[in-house]
Amino acid sequence: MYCCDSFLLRSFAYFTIKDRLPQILTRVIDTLHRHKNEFFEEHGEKGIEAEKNTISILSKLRNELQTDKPLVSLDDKLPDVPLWNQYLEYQQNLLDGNEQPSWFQSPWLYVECYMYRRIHEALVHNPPIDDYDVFKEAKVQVFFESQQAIIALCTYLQELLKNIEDLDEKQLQEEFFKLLQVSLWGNKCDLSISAGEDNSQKASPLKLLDNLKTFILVDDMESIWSLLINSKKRRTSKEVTRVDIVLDNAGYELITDLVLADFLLSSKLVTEIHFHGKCIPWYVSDTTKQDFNWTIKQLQSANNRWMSRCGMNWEGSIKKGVLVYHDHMFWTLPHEFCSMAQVATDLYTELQKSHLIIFKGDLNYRKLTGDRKWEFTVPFHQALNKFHPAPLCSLRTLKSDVQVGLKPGQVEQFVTSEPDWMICGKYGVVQFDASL
Ligand SMILES: O=P(O)(O)OC[C@H]1O[C@](O)(CO)[C@@H](O)[C@@H]1O
Ligand SMILES: [Mn+2]
Repeated sequence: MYCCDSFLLRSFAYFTIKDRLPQILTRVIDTLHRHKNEFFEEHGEKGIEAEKNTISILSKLRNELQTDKPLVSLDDKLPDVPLWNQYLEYQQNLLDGNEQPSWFQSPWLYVECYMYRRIHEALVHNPPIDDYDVFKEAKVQVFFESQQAIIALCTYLQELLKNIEDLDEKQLQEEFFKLLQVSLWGNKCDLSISAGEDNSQKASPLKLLDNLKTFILVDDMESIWSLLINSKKRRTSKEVTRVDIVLDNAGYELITDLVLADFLLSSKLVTEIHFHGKCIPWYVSDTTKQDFNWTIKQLQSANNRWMSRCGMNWEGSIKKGVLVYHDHMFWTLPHEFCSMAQVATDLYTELQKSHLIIFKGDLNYRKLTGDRKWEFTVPFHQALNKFHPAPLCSLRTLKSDVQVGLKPGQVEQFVTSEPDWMICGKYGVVQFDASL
């Protein structure tokens, strides 16, 4: 765990809290303000009143943050409140009770999660706009800005599916590697790193793969392939092979995850895919159930035939129960994943049913590794700190300063020439841990 002293060294954390989080809050306030008329049309004066109250709570929140006020307990009726408040107490105890945890004097991971939860609390306190997603507009916008890349991907998938039955093992492996990498680089497109500004995918994703290969710092694709192909070969007709994907961002990244899922099902490498999304709006662009359903509907009704075919197929897989969407409040707590077995035993037990869990994105990587300042060469297995519900892998582009499992000397080449290599999203990992 790092705190006060090391905080100053972690300048990206400092920059995030000082600049990026207030910017995100300002955007949220602006979004509410711009939707005033909509609230009035839907709910009359009550809608306007709720909008005003929410804005005033959020302005106060921004002030608390900027003036490094103590973190306060949550006060709404959602089921995660006791866990959040216990976590605050735990942080207080770490400070020996002499000081109150505050915005700049607490672990970055905690404070950042806490801000998103406080934004949600502000809305929860203000029906009738309590289920309004303040990030929806930004998510919808990047979806449309990534149209060309989405069409390219849907077209590629539909062509591939035409003769998927005829592919030999080597060809199947090649296609798997391609779509795994597409899903990895899809993680460049998050909106929290750019404080909500456009970060969509514009170029054709498949053409870029060869050039991007050198930026994969850990490449465990072969091990993941072995696991999947062996389980396909061993499986009897009644058995299930289940892959879980812990989703990250909506928009283009979600499409890359759906395409990967469809390929895994259609090639019969797996028989079930389970997606895990967020219960509340989170880190600007993370996928909620509403985003998931909206995305499938958008595809179904798209003018492009390949897009609409993908949408239809995915809807069909959901109906058949081979594509399942779950959410759980644990994903929007500040806890690292090694505490899942105690804090969210039901979720841990669910994940134990999986043959492979794919964790998408940077925030999931931080929670997998406890967001500690590990030596780069520490094994991934060690950093997971006994979190092993099933074989797992991380598909993550680097957007924060934690990285494990590198070879000695591997990064020395960039450290001086590219001081921001860990936070710019240019590098990625496909990192696997099989041991239970
Ligand atoms: O969508 P992702 O890949 O989890 O990224 C979330 C971003 O938010 C951060 O937590 C910082 O705000 C980074 O770790 C990352 O830039
Ligand atoms: Mn995200």
